[in-house]
This record gives sequence, structure tokens and C-alpha cells, in this order.
Amino acid sequence: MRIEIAAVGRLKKGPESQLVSDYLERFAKTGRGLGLPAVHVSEVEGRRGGGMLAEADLLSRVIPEGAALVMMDERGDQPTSPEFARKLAHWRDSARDVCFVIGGADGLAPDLRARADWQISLGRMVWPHMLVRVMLAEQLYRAATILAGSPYHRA
Ligand SMILES: C[S@@+](CC[C@H](N)C(=O)[O-])C[C@H]1O[C@@H](n2cnc3c(N)ncnc32)[C@H](O)[C@@H]1O
Repeated sequence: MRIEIAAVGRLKKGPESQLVSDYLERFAKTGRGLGLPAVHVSEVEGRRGGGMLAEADLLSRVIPEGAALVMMDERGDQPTSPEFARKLAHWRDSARDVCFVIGGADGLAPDLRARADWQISLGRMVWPHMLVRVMLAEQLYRAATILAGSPYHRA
């Protein structure tokens, strides 16, 4: 199994990149004992590179072939954290690669969104893509703690 985050835009050094690194390191540490691999992040050029369609093309190149495609989109499903953890365990148990995709300022091109196996919303409001990356990293870590039975998640 491989876990990939494919995201538009380069995360500069700063609070968001620190948070993403922190949660992904924690995920790697907790996931190790659960058969979950460390998350790999692929960044592609944002707007200046040619808009939503150009971004979709660049994203398609870094999406692992055959991976379950999970698009981050405010119009998507709103799973609970335990539901998200169960889905992650399902991909792990079926040795399926998974790729989470985060769009840029204009969002994800409709043709790319149409390829999604699952669309996840972090609420109906639109968040900046850098914060979406932080929140996704946190939810991955939370999912690992849920699967590990550790007390981080207390809902
Ligand atoms: C600034 S948003 C782009 C919003 C754009 N207007 C659209 O229609 O998609 C950048 C990216 O962050 C992610 N995103 C923003 N808000 C989100 C939310 N509430 N839930 C899930 N992903 C979100 C999506 O991947 C989106 O493509």
C-alpha cells in the first residue's frame, strides 16, 4: 500500500508546513505498527503554471496508477473520523494504494473530479488549500490513533 497526497501549490516554510510535517511524522510513527506506510506528498505547480486544466494534467502525472482517488472537495461526503479510519484500514487490508487530491485556487477540474472514488468534504465552507493539507494530515494521524486504539480521539 502507498499513501499519497497530490496537491497543487508549493508549501513554503511556515506554520502550515510545520503542522503538516508534524502530523505526518506522527502518522508515520503510529502507522508503523499498523501496517500503514508513511505518507508521500507530491506538489504540482499552481495557477502560474496554466490554470485548472494544466493543474489537472500535472496532478494526473503524480497520481499512482490504480490508486483509490480521494478528492478533497467541499461538496463531498462528510465522514466521521472513525468512518475515515475504517476506510483507511479497508484500503490497507486490500493492499490498495490511495491518493488524496487537493486542488488550487480555482479548485479541481470537473474531468478530474469525475474520476474520484470518493470525495471528502471538511465542511461546506471553502478553506485555503494549504489549510486543507494541514487538516487532512491531522485526520490521517487521528485515523491512525483510532486504529491503534490510543486515546487521542475522544468523540
Ligand atoms: C481554495 S479551494 C478552491 C475552491 C474552488 N472555488 C472550488 O470550487 O473548488 C482549494 C482546494 O482546497 C480543497 N478544499 C477547500 N475547501 C474544502 C472543504 N471544505 N473540504 C474539502 N476540501 C476543500 C479542495 O481540494 C479545493 O480544490
